[in-house]
Amino acid sequence: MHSGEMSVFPKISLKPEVTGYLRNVFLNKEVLAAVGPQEAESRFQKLLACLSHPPSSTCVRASTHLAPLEDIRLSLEEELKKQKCGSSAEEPSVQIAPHPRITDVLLLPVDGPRAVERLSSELVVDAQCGSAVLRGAHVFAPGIVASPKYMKAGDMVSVFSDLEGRCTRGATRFQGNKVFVGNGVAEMDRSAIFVTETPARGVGVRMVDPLYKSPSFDGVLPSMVFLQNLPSVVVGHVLAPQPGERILDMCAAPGGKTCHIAALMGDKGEVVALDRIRNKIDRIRQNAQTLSLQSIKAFRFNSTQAVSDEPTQEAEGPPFPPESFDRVLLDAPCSGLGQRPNMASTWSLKEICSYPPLQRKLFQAAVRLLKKGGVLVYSTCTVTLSENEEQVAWALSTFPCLSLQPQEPHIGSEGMLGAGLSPEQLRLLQRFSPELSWEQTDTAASLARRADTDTIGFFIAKFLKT
Ligand SMILES: C[S@@+](CC[C@H](N)C(=O)[O-])C[C@H]1O[C@@H](n2cnc3c(N)ncnc32)[C@H](O)[C@@H]1O
Repeated sequence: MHSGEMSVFPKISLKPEVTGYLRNVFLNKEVLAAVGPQEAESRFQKLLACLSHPPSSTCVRASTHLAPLEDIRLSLEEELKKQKCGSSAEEPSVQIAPHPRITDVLLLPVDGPRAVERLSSELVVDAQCGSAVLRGAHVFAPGIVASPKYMKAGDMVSVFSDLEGRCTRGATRFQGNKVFVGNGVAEMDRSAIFVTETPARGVGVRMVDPLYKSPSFDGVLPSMVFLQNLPSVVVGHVLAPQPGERILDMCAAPGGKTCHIAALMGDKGEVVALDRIRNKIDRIRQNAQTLSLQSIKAFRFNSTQAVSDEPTQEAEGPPFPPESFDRVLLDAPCSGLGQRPNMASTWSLKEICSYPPLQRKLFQAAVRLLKKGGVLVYSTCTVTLSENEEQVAWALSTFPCLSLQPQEPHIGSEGMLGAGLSPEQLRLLQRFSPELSWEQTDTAASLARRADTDTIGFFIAKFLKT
């Protein structure tokens, strides 16, 4: 990718109070003392720029509990070739590379931004759908908010993402803040999308000329590959569950990490998955079934209350007595500010600041549920200090039984300055910081190198309870 092309989209749009807050985080005293005001400001601006763009590679986790990685890689290549047969242009086949260090990861380059011409017919999708399209998805009908008045199946349309959620559902045009994400062919008439009693389902527009091209994984080898951001796969390896152990995943839905944990254990042992939201529990069960994993037990439960000193009647479900688990994963609910691409967030500062207290309640339960000698992994997909390094500092001072542990693999950067942690402690943390490599003109960098650095923003800490 060329540096000139890096910023096709404007920087992420946030409420001014949120931008101000984040700026104070990235230009905090410790950072300023270490790198100076110019570098700190530059990192912050790069963060805002890279968040609105998709990462330059796609990561899939392969079901190496079912087949060898190379077999899965070859099958995937075959499947993606078939996808190509439908498209007109003679293109080279997709390059799929195993990750050099992570034994169950396959990487695919994203081709973009590409030069795509806009058409006069405009279709508008909501921001969530727009982000999915930028990561290789087709447009699903529920994401469509506006379409040309006389749109028929088979028509070519230009697809735009409605950044601020301002477009009225069922509109025929939209003049507000939108960005172009590529061209596609409508699979449905307009009436099938908006004039129906039951909401339309399935693919509404098949993307044929997306701004960022990456294979669509919808329905592709569902038992063999699972789309997952690289840092999320790293979490499973850092937790390092062993066959036969009893593991707790406290905030588990939709179960990406739960399934990875069970797979790493060769499906031997028990993985208890909790989530507060009932219909999300079905997603965990579906994913476990698709990936042929039997060792996962999913329950709807508020994990802040998952520990109980009273002996319970129910043998296997929550709440659990203290010291019930060999390892605990707390993939905490968070402000999600590391997600990419994210062009606009309407969140208030109050919403963002509501997470640390909840994370601490969950953390307290996690520590109690963990056996002595057990491992606790805490992770978030956000970039604030208050949800990451400051939580680690709080945990270390609140629970003398906890000590920070080295992580394997460690491919992100170290923890960020600003929470009073020592250099040794920061080195034990893993922060994926896409802003640190953003706009490098290094077009020749290998796929793996780009995949390791051009990620979503993410944070991982590993503790041992003694
Ligand atoms: C970051 S997501 C988890 C993603 C998941 N670990 C994965 O890899 O697929 C956080 C989850 O925490 C759940 N959650 C929030 N508060 C909770 C609570 N008090 N108890 C249990 N789950 C909670 C949310 O419903 C959400 O599904």
